[in-house]
Amino acid sequence: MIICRKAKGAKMEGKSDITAMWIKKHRLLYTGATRHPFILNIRDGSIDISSFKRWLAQDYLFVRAFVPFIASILLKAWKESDDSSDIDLILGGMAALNDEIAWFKKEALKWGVALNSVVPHKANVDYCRFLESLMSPDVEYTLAITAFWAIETVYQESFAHCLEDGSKTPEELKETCQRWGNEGFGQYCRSLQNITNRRLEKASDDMFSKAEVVLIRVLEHEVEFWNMSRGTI
Ligand SMILES: Cc1ncc(CN)c(N)n1
Repeated sequence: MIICRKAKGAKMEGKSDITAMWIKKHRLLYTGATRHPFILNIRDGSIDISSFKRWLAQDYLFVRAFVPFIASILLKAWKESDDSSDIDLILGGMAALNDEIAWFKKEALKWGVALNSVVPHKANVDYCRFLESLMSPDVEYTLAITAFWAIETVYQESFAHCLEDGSKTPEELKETCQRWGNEGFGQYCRSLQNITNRRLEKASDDMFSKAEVVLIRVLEHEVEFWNMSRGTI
């Protein structure tokens, strides 16, 4: 079900929080992506380490594909954004990936995962293809930034859940959870959300509908990525 234009003017949280409204509307799928059994198993300490290693190897490949995706958003922001501070935020996100890739290599050594021989799983290939489709110069900044915000937010909400009071996350996995679950990353996601909301406020009906579909696709891909990590597909 695609949101109708009328809902865009409907009562919203804060000033004009379209993204929050979409999260509510797609609550089931959103919860599926941010409270997936893979994450719940980290949180309750029952995670199978082979699942964690599978996730680590596959996510390393995903993050490598994420670099050109963010580069393409930087280019779109430069051409299309009405606010030059967008570039600063996106550039910061891209720079952080350098550290993130180094972290994956260090973590892989720790867990005995050979990153140079990882074969991408179908769920990963499909997700990276989706990213690639958004890299096309024909795809508008509004759509790409919607995807970017949603992708980062799923990880933030998922891993932050593993650090909340009452969680039994194993000590050796806490660093992983901190990487995306920390407050600084949360603030970064909120800044991405603000840009997305600002763009959606000004979007045409057509763009608005397309952006909602992008959000749904991201959530579906994230669920598939967790399923793959658990070894259930
Ligand atoms: C699959 C996936 N989604 C999101 C992220 C966070 N950048 C990630 N590393 N991997």
